[in-house]
Amino acid sequence: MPPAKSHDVPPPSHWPNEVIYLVKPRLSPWFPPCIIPLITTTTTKTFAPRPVKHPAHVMIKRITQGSHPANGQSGLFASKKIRDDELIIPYLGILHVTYTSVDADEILEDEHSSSDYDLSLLRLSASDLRNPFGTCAPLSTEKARHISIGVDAAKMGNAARFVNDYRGINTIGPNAEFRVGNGEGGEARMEIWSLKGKGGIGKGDEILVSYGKGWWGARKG
Ligand SMILES: C[S@@+](CC[C@H](N)C(=O)[O-])C[C@H]1O[C@@H](n2cnc3c(N)ncnc32)[C@H](O)[C@@H]1O
Repeated sequence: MPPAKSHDVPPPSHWPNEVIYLVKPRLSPWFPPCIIPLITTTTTKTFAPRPVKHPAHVMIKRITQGSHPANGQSGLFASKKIRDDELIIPYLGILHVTYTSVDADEILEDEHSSSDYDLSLLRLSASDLRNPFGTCAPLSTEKARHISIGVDAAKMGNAARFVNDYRGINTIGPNAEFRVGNGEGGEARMEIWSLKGKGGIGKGDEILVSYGKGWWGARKG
């Protein structure tokens, strides 16, 4: 696979060449400008994320244990002790919008619909007063539509994209979780935090979250 050409900066060790390494989230080329004010806390309502360095307390590692359900893939590990209830790393990727019709349950599929690296950042029901559908979203206004904003790290992202789910790995459950937060530039983002009240994550331990039953349910054969 040829190396990706547009890394933001040289990637950390064990980064796959074909994935673009980001230090800031990017907007999909089809991201409607009218939705940007919903994902930023800045008074100017602009999307102006600041760069995020690879945190020194995490590393990407290839998994080579036959008993690990993601054997042959990679995972995210603590390279130093991580404190209880600490921001581990923001989850960077491409921000995109998916629309679902209210009546027909029709999802307008896009390249992110089947991604295993796509997280939901914000959902606006069709009746939400903040939902700008019909005034600016780039689709027919015949039907009201729910809007979902997602962050997909399949083709571009940072080390957070390597976090695995605890199922089949750690019988005592996850040691980290996804939370919604804001970057220094005011942009809404997903973040990975160590769980509160669990004593932190030891050096060398794999960082594991729960993707949720819905994630696995949608992927059952
Ligand atoms: C967000 S990626 C995680 C990083 C991935 N291991 C890699 O190397 O790119 C999600 C994918 O990791 C794998 N995965 C994560 N947790 C798993 C688990 N508990 N059991 C089996 N596969 C898992 C699945 O292939 C899933 O589609």
